[in-house]
Amino acid sequence: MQGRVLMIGLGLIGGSLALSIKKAHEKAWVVGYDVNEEQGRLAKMLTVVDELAVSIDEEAVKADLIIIAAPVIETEHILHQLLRLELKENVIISDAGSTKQEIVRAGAKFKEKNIAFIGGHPMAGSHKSGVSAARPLLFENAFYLLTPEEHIKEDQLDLLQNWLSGTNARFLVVSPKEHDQLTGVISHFPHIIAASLVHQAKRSGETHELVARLAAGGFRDITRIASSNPNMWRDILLHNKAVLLDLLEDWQLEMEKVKTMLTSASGSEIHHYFADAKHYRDDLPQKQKGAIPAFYDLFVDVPDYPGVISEITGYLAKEEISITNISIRETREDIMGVLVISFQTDEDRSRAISCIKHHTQYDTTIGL
Ligand SMILES: NC(=O)c1ccc[n+]([C@@H]2O[C@H](COP(=O)([O-])OP(=O)(O)OC[C@H]3O[C@@H](n4cnc5c(N)ncnc54)[C@H](O)[C@@H]3O)[C@@H](O)[C@H]2O)c1
Ligand SMILES: O=C(O)C(=O)C[C@]1(C(=O)O)C=C[C@@H](O)C=C1
Repeated sequence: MQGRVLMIGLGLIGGSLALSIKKAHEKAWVVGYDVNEEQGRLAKMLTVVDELAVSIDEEAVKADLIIIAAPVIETEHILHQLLRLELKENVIISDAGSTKQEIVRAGAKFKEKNIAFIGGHPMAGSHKSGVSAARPLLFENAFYLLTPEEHIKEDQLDLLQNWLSGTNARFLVVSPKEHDQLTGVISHFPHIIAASLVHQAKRSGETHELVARLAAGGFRDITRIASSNPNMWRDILLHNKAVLLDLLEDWQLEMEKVKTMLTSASGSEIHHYFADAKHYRDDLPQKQKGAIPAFYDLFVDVPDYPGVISEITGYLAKEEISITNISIRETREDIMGVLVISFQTDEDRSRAISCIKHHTQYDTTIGL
């Protein structure tokens, strides 16, 4: 595809979308805008965008595709700003926000101007923010939810999907209401729970000094998302308030159920509670992002000696296998450790398994 793309908001998501568009459409010219000048400069330096816009107004009127990847309340304001401009007749406008009802309501006014606004939400991400965390394949195999209104024509929807083809995501059309209910359950509410678990541990930590030191394994896994950007989550909660209040009531009932179960100390009931959850969780699709996992993890059992990380990364680098993260978890102090290596694709992880098998005797296990 050819044309000018304006990416508004050059953080994790805007940066990743810009990279995927540049990768798939060599003839496209991607112009970026971010209120935070430093993010803009960094995006240009990392060649995430071809050019920086001085203002939204100046660039939007020339754009063939405009994507807004700012926090959701900012996204509403930007849509109002775009509504005042004389945009190109065939421009497609979309966004990447985590909520859809309020955004689609703001975007509905484009209908009167005969301009296509199609709400969008790539269902993958990270607790990291900023353009330095952006990756062209962040959305590979993830669902990309689209919420076109009825007046949007098939060819306008196709055009947007063509622009976004480099994400390698799987497009799914849902209504804005359905979107906010689904993401409320599987994304927004879990972020509240993760933050509340951290608050609980923090309170305990005030009286038990060991809490923070012992917080490892399970606690770190379940609270990773509590490290996400607070601005982004403030806006999401404000937008999806009604759904989240309902879910909170459900959750309180669920906790009441757990309380009764624990009070009556019924072993078999407790077993069933965990067994049912395990069964459902284990059956969730594994290979698709946006479900579980967000990254492709590989666990390598290694002797805990200095230099083991560089040994493994050396083998991977030799075979040009890129990794997104690496860390070591100690299991038995000074004897064995588990190296946790994250990859961006399943294919990279499979190549890494063969590479490590070829060069070492270390056991590898796939992270579920
Ligand atoms: N982080 C995730 O996992 C994830 C996944 C899918 C969708 N989203 C959604 O994508 C959007 C962006 O999230 P992110 O993770 O990239 O956040 P981010 O913090 O990494 O980036 C957001 C960027 O938007 C910029 N910005 C804020 N207001 C702006 C404005 N008025 N004009 C121009 N730029 C502005 C900020 O300076 C920042 O650089 C949000 O709506 C979020 O809900 C996030
Ligand atoms: O993996 C993470 O850190 C995320 O929180 C990503 C996540 C999610 O909840 O799954 C967060 C918000 C987005 O709207 C979509 C994806």
